[in-house]
Amino acid sequence: MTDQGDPSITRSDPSLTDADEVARALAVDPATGLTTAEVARRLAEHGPNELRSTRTNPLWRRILAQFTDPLIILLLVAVVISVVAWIVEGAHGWPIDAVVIGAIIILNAVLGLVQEARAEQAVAALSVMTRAQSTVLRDGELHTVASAELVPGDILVLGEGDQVGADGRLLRASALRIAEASLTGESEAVEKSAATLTAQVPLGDRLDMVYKGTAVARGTGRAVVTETGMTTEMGAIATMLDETREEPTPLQQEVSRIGRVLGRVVIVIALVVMLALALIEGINSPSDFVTILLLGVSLAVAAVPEGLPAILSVVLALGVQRMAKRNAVVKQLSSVETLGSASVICTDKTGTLTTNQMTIERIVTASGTVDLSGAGYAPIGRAAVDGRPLEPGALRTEAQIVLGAGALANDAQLAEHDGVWEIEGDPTEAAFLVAAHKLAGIVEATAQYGRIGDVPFTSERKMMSTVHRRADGSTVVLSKGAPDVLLERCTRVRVGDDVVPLDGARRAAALADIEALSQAAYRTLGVAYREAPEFGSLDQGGDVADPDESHERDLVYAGAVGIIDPPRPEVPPAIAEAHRAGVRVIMITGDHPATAARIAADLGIVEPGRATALTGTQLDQLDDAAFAQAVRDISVFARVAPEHKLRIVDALQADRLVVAMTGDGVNDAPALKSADIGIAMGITGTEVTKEAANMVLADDDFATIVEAVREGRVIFDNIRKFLRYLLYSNTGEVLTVFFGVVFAGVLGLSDASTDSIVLPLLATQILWINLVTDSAPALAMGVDPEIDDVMARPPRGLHERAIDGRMWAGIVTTGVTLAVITLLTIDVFLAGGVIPGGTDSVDVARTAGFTTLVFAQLAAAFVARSATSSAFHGLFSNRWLVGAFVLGVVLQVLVVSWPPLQVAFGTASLDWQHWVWCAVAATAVIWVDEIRKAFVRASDRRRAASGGGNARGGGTGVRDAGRALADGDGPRHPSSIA
Ligand SMILES: Nc1ncnc2c1ncn2[C@@H]1O[C@H](COP(=O)(O)OP(=O)(O)OP(=O)(O)O)[C@@H](O)[C@H]1O
Repeated sequence: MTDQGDPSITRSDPSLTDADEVARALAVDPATGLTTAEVARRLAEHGPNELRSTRTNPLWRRILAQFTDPLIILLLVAVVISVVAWIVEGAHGWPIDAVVIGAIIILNAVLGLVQEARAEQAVAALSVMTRAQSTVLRDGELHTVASAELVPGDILVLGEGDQVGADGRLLRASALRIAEASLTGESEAVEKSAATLTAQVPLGDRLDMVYKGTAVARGTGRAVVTETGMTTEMGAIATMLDETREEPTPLQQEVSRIGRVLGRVVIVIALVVMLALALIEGINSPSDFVTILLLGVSLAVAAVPEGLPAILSVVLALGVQRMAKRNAVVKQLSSVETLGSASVICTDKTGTLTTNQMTIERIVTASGTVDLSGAGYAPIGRAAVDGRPLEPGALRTEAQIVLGAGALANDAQLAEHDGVWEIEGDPTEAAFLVAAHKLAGIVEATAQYGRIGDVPFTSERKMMSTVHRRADGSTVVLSKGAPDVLLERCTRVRVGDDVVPLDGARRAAALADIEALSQAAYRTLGVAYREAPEFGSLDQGGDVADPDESHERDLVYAGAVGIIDPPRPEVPPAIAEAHRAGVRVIMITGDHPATAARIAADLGIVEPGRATALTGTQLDQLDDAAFAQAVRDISVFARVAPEHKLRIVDALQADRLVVAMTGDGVNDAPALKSADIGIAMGITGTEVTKEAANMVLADDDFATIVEAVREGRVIFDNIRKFLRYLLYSNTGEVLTVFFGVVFAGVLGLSDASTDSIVLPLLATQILWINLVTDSAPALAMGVDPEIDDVMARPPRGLHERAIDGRMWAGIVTTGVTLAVITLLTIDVFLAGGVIPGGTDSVDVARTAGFTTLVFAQLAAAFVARSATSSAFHGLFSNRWLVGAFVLGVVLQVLVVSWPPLQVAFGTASLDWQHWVWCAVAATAVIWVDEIRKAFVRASDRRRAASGGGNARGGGTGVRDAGRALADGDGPRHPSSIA
């Protein structure tokens, strides 16, 4: 055997091989794992642990894809026809139109490619941020590494909620249950064991193996990695999963739908224009035909916003990047849209609304209350009774037991590094360690207790126990947990040095103490114990090895602690902001109802003094109708188990609400999947919840969710802005040509020298506007800052159209204005027509019209930034837009004045009077729209005054619901909760 291991082990069946044998064959010591150097070597040899299911898209294919748009194909065909016509006519000079249009198409393709690459880069960067992680043993230490870096021979350390990163042979398993549905379809989690199998069995029955892509539902274990990447069982079926392909978002679908509709409309318009031209002018030569054809096709290209999907993905991707910088890592582009329309946020309390910095401040036992001073994790503080400091060692026995047992029934660690006290593990547990260290004698007393077993904590059980053997060989069960839950397992209570029965009065007194602690916003935990001779060593009469829930009985209640977990300071303003935005906030916590209600009131989730919390037990008693009503009325749910979250999501969604739901534990995953936006905690969350979520909160902070909702709304607003802008421009161009040709006679747009009508725009000019000058402002609008106060309005319905009636009104108004000023400009400078007196040539007049149109469109970019606010509001707040405006003007000056471009685009030089006219005429777009917006605002004010469409409805609605509930009025209040 070399030190790289025996590769044949991966070919033989590791499930039939002894675990140590497998580890030996893979040349790894299960006690220390591989060395870093060896990992690097194996990674180079085996490649990353990834499923390469997606084919890479070669450049040529991506380039080709830029030309697959039907309109671009149409344009290419037209170019070919014009070249043919040019040849037929004797191939004099250059086929200028064909060359120019060809160049524009290529430029457009390049821009498309660049945008696509940017969007892809952003998405790829995200997938790096959200990639799965695994815990491994390397160099004798535990490390968290990207699962993609696992290699054969790695020792995987598995815990509840972990994703299994690679295939492996179990070395040990403790109550390990693995959910293998993704691999075998089996919905029940499978109980695993390290015992070697004796016969070959199907995948689902290989209990001594774990497989990539499955998840730890419960328990812990260690496994030696046998296969990675495509050679895993998941790799074998990976061709079936094309996981990275993204569904188009609802908005992207709507945009393609709009594109299709516009395409049809404009083809009709183009045909009418072409027919009108052919009839009025007649087709006397191939070049006449080509001119008409190119114009028709250009019109079609101009009207359909074919650049839109590309801009859309760039804007979504940039938005997602911006959100990631603010700690909200969104996994799919579509979630950005959904976030913007969230109408309810269901949030955990601990760590999300609070800082998760737990400090025990109070110990309440049968003999009274002890207060403990000190903050943070530094074990510095003193005990006091009724405000009088206690002498060291004078602490009552019960209080000593509470802290001592709490510190023993504990998986956390407290250590000092460079003068700073740090904790490892659950902060609730660490609080016991800190408190025990503050007082003399407790830590010393716990030293003689050796731990021999445990019954782990789960959110469902809300308690945990450990079994210890003392120096004298006696054994004891120590339990800590939610006091109300713990008391149900207690039959006796510690009073001073005595143990007395826990009769009705004593139980009531204990519960009252807990209630009082909870109402003071303390998180409460009880501590209990029992002598447990059944665990004694065999010669002492013990007969049990592994503890389970049945041993958590007949306990002696020692007392409870009040833990302060301060609210995050940024949360109350975030909740107020959510309410202002019509977003309801619901707290769902495992904590005590009184604690939950008090903190909810402190944070502003419900009105102070009116907070009511419903517990999981109460929820269980409600039928579906009462449950639905309760979820409508109540915003604080306490002592709930993860399955209640799922039921709450379903009830809210049945009311057509868009639900965001947070979670951290493995059992939260179904609720996160079911919610419209599942949000996993980045710090405390398990891999399984992160996998199930649409968004991961890097800082676990509630305020980040509200920030993400705002960002989602801003992004959606920006998408509407450039949709508006592109549709303004396109409508303007189409109407210009349509009116210009169809009403040429009325408008008198004719060339006196040849007696033919003057085309208001040439085909190349249309393409120039559409594919060159339009793109930059549209892109700039995608990163526009918040112009309208997006949090002042209620959430948008998930299926609400991006383009509503009001937007269409704006599109028609602006489109018509653009066409009118363009045609007017041509008319002014041309002899004859409606406005007589012009003296310019056709080329000059048309160039002036073209320039007016371009300037007016650039101005329209500012108009398009808001549905209601003035174009002058925040005029310079987007430097990209200002830059795009300047660029547009410069490009237009070039195309009008630079001789080579004059030839290409059929323009002629303008004098200063022309330029002034164009600039002034262009501003008409702004004035007309300012008038329209004034009407819109006035109508909004009227509607608000008459009580409809109040943007603050959601916020007050939540409060009203709370008030109605507290007042107990009306039929909306389910009687079973009262
Ligand atoms: N490590 C622990 N050991 C024993 N009991 C615990 C432990 N952690 C929490 N508890 C008890 O279980 C209860 C529920 O805890 P759980 O973790 O399910 O929810 P939570 O942390 O209170 O709230 P949230 O659901 O908002 O995160 C707590 O109120 C506490 O009384």
